[in-house]
This record gives sequence, structure tokens and C-alpha cells, in this order.
Amino acid sequence: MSEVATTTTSTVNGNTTNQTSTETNTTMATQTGIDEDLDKIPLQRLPALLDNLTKVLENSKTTLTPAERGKCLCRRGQCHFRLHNYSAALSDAEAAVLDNPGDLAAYITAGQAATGLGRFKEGYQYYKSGLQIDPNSKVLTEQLRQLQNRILEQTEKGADEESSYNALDFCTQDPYPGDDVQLLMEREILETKYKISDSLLKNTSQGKVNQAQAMKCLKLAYESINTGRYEQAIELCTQTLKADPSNTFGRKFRAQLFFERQNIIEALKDLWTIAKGSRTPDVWNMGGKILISLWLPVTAEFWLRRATMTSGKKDQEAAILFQKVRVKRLYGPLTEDFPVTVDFTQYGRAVVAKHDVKAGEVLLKDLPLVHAQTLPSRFVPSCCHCTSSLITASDFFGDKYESLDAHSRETIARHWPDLKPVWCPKCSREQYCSKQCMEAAWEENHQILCPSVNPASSKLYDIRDKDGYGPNERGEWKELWGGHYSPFVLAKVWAAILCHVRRQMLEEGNVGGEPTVAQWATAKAPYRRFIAFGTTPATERMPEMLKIFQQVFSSTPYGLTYPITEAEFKGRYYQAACNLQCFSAATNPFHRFMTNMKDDLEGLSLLMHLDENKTPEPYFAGMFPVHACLNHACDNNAEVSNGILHDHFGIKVTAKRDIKKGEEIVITYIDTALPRMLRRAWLYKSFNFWCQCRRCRFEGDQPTMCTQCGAKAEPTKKFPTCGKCHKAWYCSTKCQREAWGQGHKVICQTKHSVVSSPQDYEVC
Ligand SMILES: C[S@@+](CC[C@H](N)C(=O)[O-])C[C@H]1O[C@@H](n2cnc3c(N)ncnc32)[C@H](O)[C@@H]1O
Repeated sequence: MSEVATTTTSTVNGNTTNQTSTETNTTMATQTGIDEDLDKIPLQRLPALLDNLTKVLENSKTTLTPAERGKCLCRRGQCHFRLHNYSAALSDAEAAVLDNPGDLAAYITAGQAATGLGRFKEGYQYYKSGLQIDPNSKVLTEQLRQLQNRILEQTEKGADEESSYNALDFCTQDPYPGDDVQLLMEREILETKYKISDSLLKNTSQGKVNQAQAMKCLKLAYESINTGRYEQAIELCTQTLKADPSNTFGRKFRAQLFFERQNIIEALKDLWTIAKGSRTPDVWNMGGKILISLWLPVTAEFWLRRATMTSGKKDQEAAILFQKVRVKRLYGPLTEDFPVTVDFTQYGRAVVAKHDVKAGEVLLKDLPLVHAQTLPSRFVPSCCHCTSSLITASDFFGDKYESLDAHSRETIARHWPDLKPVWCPKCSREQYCSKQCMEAAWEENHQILCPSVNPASSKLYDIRDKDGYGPNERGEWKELWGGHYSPFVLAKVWAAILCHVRRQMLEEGNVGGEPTVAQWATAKAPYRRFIAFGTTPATERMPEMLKIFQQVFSSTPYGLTYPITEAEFKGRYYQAACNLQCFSAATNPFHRFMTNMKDDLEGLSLLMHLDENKTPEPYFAGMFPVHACLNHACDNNAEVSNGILHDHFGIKVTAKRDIKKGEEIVITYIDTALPRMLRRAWLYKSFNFWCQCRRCRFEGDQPTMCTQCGAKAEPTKKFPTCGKCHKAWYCSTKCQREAWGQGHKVICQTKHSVVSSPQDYEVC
């Protein structure tokens, strides 16, 4: 601790005393070892140091200057870092940076902690800020080198694991609720329209069997095929089946012949006639394809599921076809009005153009299934149901409002939209733009989450209001919620499921009883569409939150409970993490104010006080069903922005350039200004894929490796860079030419978001 001799005032037992902070500092320095070289302090001493630092920070809250507090926080962060408590280290170092923005050690600690957590981008940014304080810092250079190595390790690991990635592993073949009813309807269509039913099976057990004749005809049928006589082969199969109706080879062979000659109904009849136990994977597969052509999707799924199962998951074609049928039936109705459709590709679900689209055209609009206001924007008043901004004129104009003359204020009041926000009268913790929104929210989730009926949930509101922080079980102030989004996203998913279960119970008259399996399945079905991937169990990162959620959902009204197991928490946490999209209402009170003022000349003088860019926005994070099918590319052809669908606020996706029919629509999940290595590490860590987009394939990471052929430069040598974009390096003109023709030309000439130069990052 520095020896600054400032006189401070502190209160001891109610008496005000003066003391010099030199004294305090000397004691503190002894207690906390703050002047010692931390690396030389044995590990066993660190817990005691941590305790002392915490005491100093708590007991001397009023006497420490911000710089001193920053130093203590930084020191505590360093202790946490040495003990591998990276989260705690990061939060202390972050606080230290705020208190003491000139302290290089705080940036280094924050960078190390973020790197330890695998949050490379943040780590890099802290180190970069540190370089602004001391561009020649050897420690920083070394830390950046280590960060680069960590990213490279991840790079190699990612590249290795990429080969084992299989999108099918993420998608189940479980039936959806209601599929049983749909299956019966499709059976009825098959029977009435095509005369196909299980009664066909009975035909095989009737009549006299002549196996020798059957085998003879079948042999001749095979011979006919070899000489290209298909009709004759079919006729011979028919004779086979007359001689032995249960001859599976004959049935299968004739079905195949019918199928190839596009007589799919006769083919399906033959397949259906094969006893279920004798149907091989190729029989189920062919049946599935025919049922797709007839667009009987649930029956097609049934047959393709059987093809997958009976082949021991080896029939990849059937597994892919299954998912293609599923996405078509689930998303077809949602994309009907748009020039795109959802398909299943090597990267799972994907959105594809139905026809050519011009740059600027809207590709799709979507509404959130669930959403919650982001924690950093929670101060901006908004309707928590429809997401509309409830910002008032005085919120908007801020301090300036009071200094405006009465006439200006009257003009503003006249044109500012008449907002009539309502708070939940039972808990006063949620605000709405209208009574209708309040009632709709109650129906959707608030009847479960309102603290007036579920007191445990007031803790969730407290955590929201304190930016994720709160007292842990030992009463220590801690970051309880460490997610990048509001915990209310998850709370609302579980609450919405419970509300849906309850609605069904009311409709089906089993109030007071236990919900049925079918009711649970129906209520959970809409959330099955969202893929989930994550490495660290969320419970490890925030153990207290699991308990809080468990308390909230074990004491819900109506006696309904939702068991929040570790697996449930982890699954939902990562579902949200992989799919959330930030958005805000497409219009706000300021926009309406400007429209109202358009014809008012008196209002013109007010314009100088206005700055639209400064309009505080209530941001929400939402899970959107169709948007969640959009894959990523670093040279994305589409962009997401705020949108309106059926008079509700949501998002729209717009073409960034001309897109051809059949081309996949790709957005970006990350800041495309990052260099390739960071983009890939970030995507790999957060979304479990190794980006192989055109841009990643034709950009390099460093001058010591040829971007095209991967050759390594001799020690201390560097390959020449592309003179235009400086983001690729080649060992030879041949490699440069090849890369140019294969794809570098396009990405080199494409205007991406501003990409920071790789040199900024490259410190080796
Ligand atoms: C929001 S989802 C996109 C839709 C996803 N394909 C699905 O089936 O649900 C994000 C996930 O899609 C996959 N993904 C997205 N973009 C990808 C890409 N460029 N390469 C490989 N996988 C990608 C990853 O598994 C990622 O975690």
C-alpha cells in the first residue's frame, strides 16, 4: 500500500476520530502482505491473506481512497488467480480497474483471469488496455504470448474435434406430443386414398405356398434385370409372390422395381405387406422416402426412425431424411410468408432461400417465444411483456429537461406520447405498458413468478435489480448469477411451461390432480427446438442459482412444481446461451414524439436538444424459433435487426447482398471485427463449432504459416502477406494464385465489419 499521508475521518464506537492513513496503510500492508512479491508467498498463506484483504475492504470502506481500494481489490484478485478461482479473480480485477484505471497490475490480473476462464476475447481486451498504460511492459508482452498459445492450443484441439462433429447427435427422433393423433389421421388417408393398411399383411398368410416355384421365378426376375428387362422382372416377381405371398425377397425386389419406375403406391403396398419383424433397414428407408413424396410426414418419420434404429444408427441417409421431414413439418408453417425455408444440412438446421433474393429484402420475421430485459439496460423503463419502451420525456432529456423554459416543456409534453405504465398491483416488481399486457403476462408466466404468490421468487427480482449480485448462504456479497443474460429468461421458460400445463389441466378437467406425462410433453414441446451446447456445467459456475431456482419452482402456486435438476438447469442454461438474440422494440416514444412534432414549427427549436443516438433503449434477449435455425458465417449474407410481426415487436432478418435460390442464409454470432484466431476460438468455445466459412478458410492467423498450404516458415522468417487485405500469408506465388482463384479474391474484396489488423494482436 502506498505511503500517502492523507488525513481521514473515521467513526469508532460513535466517536469521530482523526488518524493518518499512513498508519492505517502500514497496518494494512502487514496484514495483507500487499508490498510483498506475491509469487514468493507460499500457497498456504493465501487463504489468510484473502481473509485479511476482505476485512480491510469491508472495514475500511469509508477510509480507503479509490486508488487504495483498487490496489486491495487487485491484490485479492491476484490471490484468487493463484488459487485458480478465476471468476472471483476476474470480478475483483474488474472492480480494481474501475477504481484505479491507471493500475497496470489490475489489467494484467483481469486479462489473466479472463484467459483462465477461457474468455480469450475479454483477456485480449484487458491486455490491450494495459498496453495503453505501458506499451513496453514485458509482463504484458509475455501474457499476450501466453494468451496466443492458449488460443492456438484451442485451435488445434478444435480442428481435431471438428472431424467428430455430427449435427445428428444434437437432434433427437423422439415423437412430438400430438404425433399419435396425426399418425392415425395419416393412416386413414393411406387407407381411404391408397388402399394401404395393415390388412395387407393378412394377404400373405392366405393361399397355398409353392416355394420351389417362387424361387425359380425370383431367379428369373434377377436375370431379367441383368438384361435390362424391367417389366418382365416385375411380372416374374408377381409370379413369385403368387407362388409364395410371404416371400420377403420377392416383395422387396418388386417394391424396388416399382420405386425405380416411380410407381410409388404399388411399391409402398409391397413394403407394407412385408411383416414388420422382417422389414430390413432398407425397407424402412424406402418406405420413408415414399411417405415423404406423399407428404405423410409423421408416418414418414415413423418409418425413417425404424430405419435408423434397425440399422443401429448406421443408416445416416435415413437419419438425415428424418430430420429433413421434421424441420419441414415444424417450420414450414412458420416460413410460409417468407422467401426462405428451414432445411437440415451437415450443420443441423439451416435457413435456405426458396428463390433468388435481392440485397435489402426481408428474409424472415420472428417473434420471441420467451424474453427478458437485459440486466445492463434494466434502468430503462419498459413493458416486460411487449418490450415497448416506457421512457418519459424527462428520462429522455435528462438534466436538460429542468433547464428548458416552460414553453419548451409544454411543447414536449404536448407531443410526447401519453404513456400510462402500470405496475403489477400485487408485487410492484414488473411494469407494463397497459392493463392488457399485464393480464397477458399473468397468463403467460407471472402467475407463477409474482412474489405475492411465490415469495421465493422475490430473491430472483433482487438479483436482477443488483445486476446478478446478492448475498450467498454465508451472507457474503457475491455474483450469484454469472450468465450473459438475465436469469429471468430461464425463470420465464419454466414458468411458461407450468402455465401451459395448468391451462391444459383446466381444459381437461383434472385440476387438483397431478399433470399427466402428455401435458408435460405438450408444454415443453416448443422449447425442444432449441439446440443446447456448453462445456462447463452452469451449476459449477453459479451453484447458488440452482438452489434459488429450485426454491422458486418448488413453491409455485396451484401446488404445481417443476423439478430443477442439475441437468435441467444446465440444459436450459445452454439452450438460452446458444440461441438468444438481443433486440428492442422497433419504435420507441422518442420516434413517436418526432412524428408528432413533424408539423409543429414551434417545436423546431427543440431539435437542438435532441440526439436520437442517445435514446436509452430497453434491450431484451429473446429466443426466436426460426431465427434459432440460422447458422453462422464470418462473411454473413444476412443481418438481424429489430422488426414487427403481426403487430408485435420481434426481429427481422434482411439480405446483406443478393442471394441465390438454394443458398444458405447465414448471420454472424460474433463481432466480425475480430481476427480469425479469436473468431474461431470464440465460436468454438461458445457454440461448439470450428468455423470453416469462406472467410475463415481464406484468411490466415500469422505470417509464420502459409494460409493456403499450411507450410511453416523457417524460424525467425515470415511469409509475405496479401498486399490488399493483409490477412493472408503465402509461401509462394503459386499458393497466392491458387488461393485467389479458390476464394480469397471474394473475401478480400468483401467489405466486412471493421476488422482490427492482425498486427494489433500479433505480439510475438
Ligand atoms: C443457433 S444454432 C443454429 C442452428 C443449428 N444448426 C440447429 O440445428 O439448431 C447454433 C448451432 O448451430 C451450429 N452452427 C452454426 N453455425 C455453424 C457453422 N458455421 N459451422 C458449424 N456449425 C454451426 C452449432 O452447433 C451451433 O451451436
